[in-house]
Amino acid sequence: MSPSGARGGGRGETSRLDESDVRVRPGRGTRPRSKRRPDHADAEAAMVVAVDRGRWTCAPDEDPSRRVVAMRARELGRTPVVVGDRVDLVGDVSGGDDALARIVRVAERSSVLRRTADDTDPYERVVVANASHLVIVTALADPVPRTGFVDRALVAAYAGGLTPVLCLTKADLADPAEFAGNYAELDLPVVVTRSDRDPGELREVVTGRVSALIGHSGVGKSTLVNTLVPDADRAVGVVSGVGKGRHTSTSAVALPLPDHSGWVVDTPGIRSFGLAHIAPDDVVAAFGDLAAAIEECPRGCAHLGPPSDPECALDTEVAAGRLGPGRLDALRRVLTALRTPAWETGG
Ligand SMILES: Nc1nc2c(ncn2[C@@H]2O[C@H](COP(=O)(O)OP(=O)(O)OP(=O)(O)O)[C@@H](O)[C@H]2O)c(=O)[nH]1
Ligand SMILES: [Zn+2]
Repeated sequence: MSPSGARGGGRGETSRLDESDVRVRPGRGTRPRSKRRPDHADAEAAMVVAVDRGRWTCAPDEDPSRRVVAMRARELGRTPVVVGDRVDLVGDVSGGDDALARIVRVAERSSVLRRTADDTDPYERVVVANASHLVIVTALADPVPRTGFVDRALVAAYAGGLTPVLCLTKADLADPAEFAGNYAELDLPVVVTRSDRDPGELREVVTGRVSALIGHSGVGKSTLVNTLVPDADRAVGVVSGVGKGRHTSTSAVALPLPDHSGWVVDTPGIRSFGLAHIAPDDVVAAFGDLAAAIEECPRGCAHLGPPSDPECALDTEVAAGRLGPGRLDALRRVLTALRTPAWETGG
């Protein structure tokens, strides 16, 4: 399975909502330098690691241990700039206590993770950009694991261009086999952790890349983050904006793994995903072997099979022996998450 890549302006997307959408998918550093504004020829490339009340904390590529606080240049208008965004900085990039740089450019995003609209904010918004992996953290017990949350996270990952990984915590309390079995047919990588053992498998997953970690309260996500990033609390303190007080930790924050071996983006307070504008095709497209098959489906097919989608081509694939029935069942359960409100699934 390979993720389809994030797609801008997916079906049903309205212009009102695509303000922070993905545009194209260039690799890091592939942006032609000639496109820079001449007066920003000396701009410094950096990654946004935290956002707090109109201030963006950035880690320059040249020295990722440095922190530069920046504002958004006027010429960017209201262009959204979120954690994980690749930006160009000008101005005072010294990182001193009173230094304030300017973000003059935001690179096209390779992936987007959206959080859902809520009562205080009617719009779905991108909360993490450019993460290559989404680690879906679920406890095997206390609280009891639910497929609803995982399925919604999977949809968000597949549609946003992130590779999902299921991380099952508290393996000292329950056997992972049964819950993991729900996902066996989806080729979803699964790592199992328990707080009395080193999370070696998870460390391997997150090393060398930017990964977002998502999970409900109490599943042990903080325990994992603190193990992966031994000085996570200090790192969060460091990214608090200049003169702006401590980061309130209600939004995403990128934390550096030791020796700059990657970044984990913790997402406190982000526990549900914006799925409203995702089409079933966006999800199926993440499964390389099935993307071609659904071209035979009737228009508007939601790929759920009979009775709602009696002519879905995926059933033909099963009949022809090209697709295992278990794999189709698993995919359809995930697709059903698209139609289920978050409050019904705890997702
Ligand atoms: N038995 C067991 N308990 C664990 C494990 N990991 C974490 N816990 C406990 O589960 C509780 C929640 O852990 P946290 O790491 O705070 O969970 P969280 O997901 O960050 O939760 P919030 O801080 O509320 O977002 C704590 O009491 C931990 O000690 C584990 O592997 N096994
Ligand atoms: Zn179909």
